[in-house]
Amino acid sequence: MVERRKPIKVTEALQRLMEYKKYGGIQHTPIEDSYGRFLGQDLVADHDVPFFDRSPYDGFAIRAIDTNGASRENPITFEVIGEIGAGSVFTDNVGTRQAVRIMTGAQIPEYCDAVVMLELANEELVDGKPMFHLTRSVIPGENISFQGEDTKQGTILAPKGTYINPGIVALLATFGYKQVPTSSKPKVGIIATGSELLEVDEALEPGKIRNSNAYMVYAQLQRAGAEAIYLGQFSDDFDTCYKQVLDSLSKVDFLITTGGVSVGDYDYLPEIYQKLGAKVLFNKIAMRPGSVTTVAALNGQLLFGLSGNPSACYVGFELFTRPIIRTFLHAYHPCLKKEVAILGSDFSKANPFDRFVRGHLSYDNGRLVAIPVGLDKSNVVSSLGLADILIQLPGGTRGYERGMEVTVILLEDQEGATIDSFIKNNINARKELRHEY
Ligand SMILES: Nc1nc2c(c(=O)[nH]1)N[C@H]1C(S)=C(S)[C@@H](COP(=O)(O)OP(=O)(O)OC[C@H]3O[C@@H](n4cnc5c(N)ncnc54)[C@H](O)[C@@H]3O)O[C@H]1N2
Ligand code: MOO
Ligand SMILES: [Mg+2]
Repeated sequence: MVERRKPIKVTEALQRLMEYKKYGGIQHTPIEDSYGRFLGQDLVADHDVPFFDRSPYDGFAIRAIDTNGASRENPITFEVIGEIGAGSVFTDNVGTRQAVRIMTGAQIPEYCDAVVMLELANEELVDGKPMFHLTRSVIPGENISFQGEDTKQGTILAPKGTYINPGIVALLATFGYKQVPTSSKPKVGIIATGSELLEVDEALEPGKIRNSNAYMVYAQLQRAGAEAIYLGQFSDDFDTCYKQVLDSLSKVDFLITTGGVSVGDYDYLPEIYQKLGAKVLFNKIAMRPGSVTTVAALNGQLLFGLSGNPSACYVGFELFTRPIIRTFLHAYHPCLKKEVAILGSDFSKANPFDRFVRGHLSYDNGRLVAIPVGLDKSNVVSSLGLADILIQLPGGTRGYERGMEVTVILLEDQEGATIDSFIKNNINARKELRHEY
């Protein structure tokens, strides 16, 4: 007798899963390798930026008071007593109507309080001495980048768990982090099951297909921020698969298997969980694709049983594995971000389950437009390369029409969403908001 599974809602599955979340440790990473990782501690400014008053222009540092009354009719002449480029410091006194030639980024001399741009100074050599005439007055503080105007000492610039983008790398360098405290990446093992699987470099044979899931999941793990460990592909043989799963558990923080998770004769994952004594958190979700996505826990360690069907495998990963990985990395927003978009073409397939349709997001006059891409079947692979969103279509409707508002899940976004906002931010299908499009 085939097992009858009772589907649970996506949100329910996510909540059950998140009870098993765990946080990883912290390690030091050379700054050159920090891009794409996550901050392991708050990034706090330990000094003002800039650290000293500096010139934002190439020009002359002067005392503003000396320019009082300057005009076209009454130009005021300054004597240039020195010059500094960025990195140099001028420490001598600067007296009445004296100026220091100063380049962008150089520290303002102690006795000066304004900078005149080179373009406004009429330069002249008088008896071999550099001078310039000024035909307008300046106020104290004019053209000065003040100490701390960029950021003040003590400011939290990015909290622990922040995704390190190139801008964060600039901040890390500014504050002297040659080695960056980063969240340790979870080690996530991948096992592909299926007697039909060929390795990528093998020639096609009748009845066989190349194993695309393992490499797809490998890349999804990298995108999520994990360390992917490919543990191999194995035939649908219970003893082999059981042994591989058992042996792998000690090597990884989380284990992903693909395939063998449904109700077929050679779908051995359910039996493997049973023999291991793992608790199955769910094995049927009211969603398409990915309804067979299964998660089991053994001694607090999570085993993700993703579908063998490529699109189902992909969606199961992004909805369930990703938040667990990002949480391990201390990300405050572990889920993918959702947005509201206008459906760009009809999607008429009715379904009792929520659908996560692969789509592409574009912009039309300031509005987000979501267009389904490729064939919408869970066994297809071709649409995945085109997808940068999943269009979330709640189940229980007769289908969707172009112009309706839909929720989209952004696959390439790094900001993410909290579990709560991911769960709440669902458009009610029955509102059937229609837009001219
Ligand atoms: N009687 C039923 N049959 C099926 C059900 C069901 O509820 N009752 N569910 C269907 C759904 S939905 C899905 S999704 C699949 C899930 O299948 P499994 O997770 O058990 O995966 P397999 O049977 O091993 O393979 C399914 C499919 O995917 C291909 N595959 C497997 N591994 C890979 C890989 N590494 N790379 C590329 N493609 C892979 C495999 O050849 C099969 O075509 O079950 C339905 N059946
Ligand atoms: O789990 Mo299957 O992917 O619903 O299509
Ligand atoms: Mg199967």
